[in-house]
Amino acid sequence: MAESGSAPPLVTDVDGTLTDDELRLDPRMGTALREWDGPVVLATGKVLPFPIALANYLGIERTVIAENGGVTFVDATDELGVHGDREAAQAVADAYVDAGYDLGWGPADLPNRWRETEVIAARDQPLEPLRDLAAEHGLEVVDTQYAYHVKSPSMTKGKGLETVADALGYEPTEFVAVGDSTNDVSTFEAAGTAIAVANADDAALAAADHVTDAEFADGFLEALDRVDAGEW
Ligand SMILES: O=C(O)COP(=O)(O)O
Ligand SMILES: [Mg+2]
Repeated sequence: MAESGSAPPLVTDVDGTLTDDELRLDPRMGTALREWDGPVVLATGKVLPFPIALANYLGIERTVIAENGGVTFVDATDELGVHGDREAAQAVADAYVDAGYDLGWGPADLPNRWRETEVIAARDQPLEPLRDLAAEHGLEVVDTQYAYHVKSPSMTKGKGLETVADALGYEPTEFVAVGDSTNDVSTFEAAGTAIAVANADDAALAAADHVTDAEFADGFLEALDRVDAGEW
């Protein structure tokens, strides 16, 4: 790893980047992220409790972008940002259910239980009616490869990076970003160096400066090594 203080700040996606294809966290991630000699930001579509818990258990600072930029938290400054509300997305979800569809998560609906600025539907549910209803409410549906996110286009991980970078005393362009999907494109655009893991979707591949040879967590570790070596 890099010499003391010599690594650039890192912003990384979680699902599909630090995990395998079944969303199991790669056991090497704790060591890799703890040893990264610069700030680490977890940026995910998941609700805030997920990256906060992940950072706790990995033993890294809890500096996170959740809900695709809807919610941010910076450990060093204790700054919590909630950059929108759930009202419009909930109206879309209610209309979707009224039309006879289902969000697809079962009665407990855990994926939405703590969600503050979006609502998500399972990817085995019909997409077109969800997109139509979202458009009627001025919202978009983002397919992360893991869920359909009904959200305001104004909340993105890239916007979240601006908030978090500012609190940490960095420019977004000083960051190296790693990710795998459409919801990482805004981070890739905001960061100075954008790296897609090999399993990334077409949008992420097109927006990346570099693409790893390896997929999933192997690709993430490859990205760290190549940045550390000064190759990227
Ligand atoms: O929550 C999702 O749908 C995807 O999560 P991710 O942004 O960590 O890949
Ligand atoms: Mg992802």
